[in-house]
Amino acid sequence: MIAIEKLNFGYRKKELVLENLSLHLKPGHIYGLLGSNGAGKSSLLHNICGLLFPSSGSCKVAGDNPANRNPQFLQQVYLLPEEIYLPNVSIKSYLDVYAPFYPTFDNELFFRFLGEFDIPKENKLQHMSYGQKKKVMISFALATQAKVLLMDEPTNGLDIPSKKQFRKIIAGVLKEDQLIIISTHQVKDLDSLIDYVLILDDKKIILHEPVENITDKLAFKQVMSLDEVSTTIYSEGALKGYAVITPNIKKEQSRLDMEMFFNAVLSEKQQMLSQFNKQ
Ligand SMILES: Nc1ncnc2c1ncn2[C@@H]1O[C@H](COP(=O)(O)OP(=O)(O)OP(=O)(O)O)[C@@H](O)[C@H]1O
Repeated sequence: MIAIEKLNFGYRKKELVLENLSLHLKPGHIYGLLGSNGAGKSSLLHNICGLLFPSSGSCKVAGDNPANRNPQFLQQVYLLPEEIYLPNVSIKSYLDVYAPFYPTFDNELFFRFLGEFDIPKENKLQHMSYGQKKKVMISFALATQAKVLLMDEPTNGLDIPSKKQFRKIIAGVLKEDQLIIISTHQVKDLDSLIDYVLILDDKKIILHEPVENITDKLAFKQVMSLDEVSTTIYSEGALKGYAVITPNIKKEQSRLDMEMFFNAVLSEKQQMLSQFNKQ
C-alpha cells in the first residue's frame, strides 16, 4: 500500500530532514509513527499524501505517485493535520461542502463518532473549544473511510477521557484494505492502540516492528533492585524500584510499555536495535 524507497527530503537544498528513507507498509494495520520533536514525522506524512515532494527517491502510495496529486489518489488518502483551522460554519454545512470529496464518506458513521465524543450535531464550529473541534475532525477523518488515513498528533488537545474514547473508536474502525498511521511524540497515547511501531530518528526509520515481536524479543519488568536482573538493557526509576527492559530469553509474557520502549531505543540505540536484527 505504501512503498517508499531511498527517499530524500529537505525544506532547504543542503539540509535534509529525511535521508535515504525506505519504508513498506501493508493494509489492515495501524502503525504508530514515533519520533522526538522535529524528527520529521509530519514531513514524512506530508510526503505520503502529496503535500510535500521528495527531492529524490520514490514514494508510491496506493499504486500512485502522491506528487502527481491525481484526484482519484487524493480521494483515497486523508491527512488529519496537527493544527486544524476550521471555517465558521455549522457541522452540517462543513459536511455538505467537504464530505462529497470522499466517495466512501459515511454520514451515519460520522454522526455515530460525534455522538461517542459527546459533541451535539447541531453545534457551530466557531462555538467549539479546540479539543471539541479536534473531535469533529477525528470523526470526519474516520468517516471518510480513506484507504490511507494519516493522523498527525491526533490526541493533541484531547483530555484524558477523550483520549480513551479515541482509542476505543480507532480500535473498531480499521478495515482489511485500509491502513492507518498515527504520528505522535506523546508515545503513551498509542498504548494498546497500534499493531506496528515505527520509529523515525536520524532522518530515517530506524525501527519497524510488530508489537508482538517487541514483547517476544524483550521483557518489560518491575524490580525492587537492579541486582535482581543480570541482563538489563535499559532501566528507569519507578514508584517502587525500577522498570527494566531485558532480552526475553525465557520467553516470558509481558506488556509493552510504549514510552519506556521509545526512550530505550533512543538512549540505547545499538543495543536495542541489535535485539531485532538477530536471526
Ligand atoms: N515549513 C518548514 N520550513 C523549514 N523547515 C521546516 C518546516 N517545517 C518543518 N521544518 C523543520 O523540519 C524538521 C522536521 O519537522 P517536522 O515537523 O516534520 O517534525 P515532527 O517530527 O513532526 O515534529 P513534532 O513532533 O514537533 O511535530 C524540523 O527540524 C523542523 O524545524
